[in-house]
Amino acid sequence: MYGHLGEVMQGSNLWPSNPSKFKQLMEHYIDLCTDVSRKMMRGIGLALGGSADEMEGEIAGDPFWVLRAIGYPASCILDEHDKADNVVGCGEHTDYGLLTLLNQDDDIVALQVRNKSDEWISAPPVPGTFVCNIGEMLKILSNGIYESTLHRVINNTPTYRVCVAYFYEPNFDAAVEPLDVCLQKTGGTKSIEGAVYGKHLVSKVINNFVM
Ligand SMILES: O=C(O)CCC(=O)C(=O)O
Ligand SMILES: [Fe+2]
Repeated sequence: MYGHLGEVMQGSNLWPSNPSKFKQLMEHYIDLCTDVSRKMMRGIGLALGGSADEMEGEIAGDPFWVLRAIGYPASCILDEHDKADNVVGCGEHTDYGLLTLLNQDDDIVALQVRNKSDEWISAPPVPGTFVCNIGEMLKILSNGIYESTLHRVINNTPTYRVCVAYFYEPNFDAAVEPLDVCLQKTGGTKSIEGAVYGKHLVSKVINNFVM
């Protein structure tokens, strides 16, 4: 569905044979991330005044997930002037799904988020924790009660940075609309257009990635 790219994204994963335990390790990590994300969504359902399984079933009973292990090359800054021009990283964007769990290198500050005053502020890694981003699908479900935070990555350090990003998404074919409980809390009017998750994902990937 949603064209060739939609089929590819729903197809089976290709795993490298080297390192030999990579697939096993990553699948275990993915299972743990899926489990913690589902639990967080249950808490969010309750926090929004709904039931714990508000986001199960048709919405995320069979959640799609994406895992990206991203490497950011070290910067080769020569002086302070070069610093401002360094564009290596990840351009500003909001994430597409429900929740993202970012597992960043402990000792490199590179992730920035846009605050309510429209300033970029750093999100320094806190060892032993994830940074959790709210995705666009959760913004729709909550009718804007939850904001999908704009963020970007600039690695201005002399060190190669790794971030393992786990994206917890709705069912691939979920038609995502504001939840009744959130409509009631926000005056009864839909403030955001709904989206079919898989279609939304395909159009984002086509527009945002060089292929
Ligand atoms: O590398 C990071 O800290 C964030 C990556 C990111 O925002 C993304 O992959 O959507
Ligand atoms: Fe992101």
